[in-house]
Amino acid sequence: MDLQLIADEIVEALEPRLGEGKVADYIPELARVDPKQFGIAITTVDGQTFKAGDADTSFSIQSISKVFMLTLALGKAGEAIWKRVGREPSGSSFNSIVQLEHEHGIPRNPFINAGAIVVTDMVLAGHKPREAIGEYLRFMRYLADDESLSIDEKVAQSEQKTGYRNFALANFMRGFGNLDHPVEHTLGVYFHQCALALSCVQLSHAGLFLANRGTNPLTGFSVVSPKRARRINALMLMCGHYDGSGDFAYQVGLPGKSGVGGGILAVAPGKASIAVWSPGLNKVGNSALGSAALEMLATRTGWSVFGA
Ligand SMILES: NC(=O)CC[C@H](N)C(=O)O
Repeated sequence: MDLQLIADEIVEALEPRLGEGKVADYIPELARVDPKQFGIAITTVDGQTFKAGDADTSFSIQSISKVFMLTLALGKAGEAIWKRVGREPSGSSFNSIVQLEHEHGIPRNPFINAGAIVVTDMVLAGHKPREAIGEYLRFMRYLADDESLSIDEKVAQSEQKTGYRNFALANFMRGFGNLDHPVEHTLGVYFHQCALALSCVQLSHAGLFLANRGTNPLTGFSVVSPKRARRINALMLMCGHYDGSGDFAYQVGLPGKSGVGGGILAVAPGKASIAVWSPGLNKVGNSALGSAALEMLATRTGWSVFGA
């Protein structure tokens, strides 16, 4: 299978559609990004990277960071984290507050904002916010095997100033006793984790351990056990695209996690880690062209967790 040809053909097919969707404008810094960009990087478990389009351009990973913070929290607190956050799809938008009241401040899953904020609160335990951000950045550099990764402070500040809904979610959960730290501290870390800037190539490297039974084949580092990698993939499949998760499973058939920066990380277990990026979002906040690209990739490669 010629993955370079497939990547090139996807870029070519999407060229006329560049600019489709709507850039996330509730975070002012993200509203400034040129929507007419698309990149794809496929890194296989044997260590080869195939890329096309704007695959080396950095973008804000936003909610894709929730996968990596979950990995850190599981390493720190193990299965005890499930006392504070569920593992069920939400069927609601990523920043919804409605279920939280019925479910007494326990978010449905770690990939909606409320759940991710709780996960960040767990990673913060025993640290100052600055230290937790440092731990996250070190972890990401280790995963991607790239010391140049950095957090875009402007994006973090932009969200800090305008993240009213996240403040509402965090305060609500603190009211239910499901947040251990001051809201400003937990959200300070959360906004910084979201503001990490990565290219498709770097993101496909960082996610590769999930495609390779928990070990990054580029470095040989064992990140998590095979069982944990499988479980993180299960959560990505069920919850990684919010209320678009069912549709993503139907169209693409791979575990994936999206972010409002327009990136998507998809995992083809035993085969590859795939990162796509295009800033325009569909109605549920997932990259419009990114989703289309992964659908084409799944069709062309036959990669699907549901059978070829
Ligand atoms: N879906 C997303 O990427 C949301 C992340 C964003 N930082 C927010 O909290 O609103």
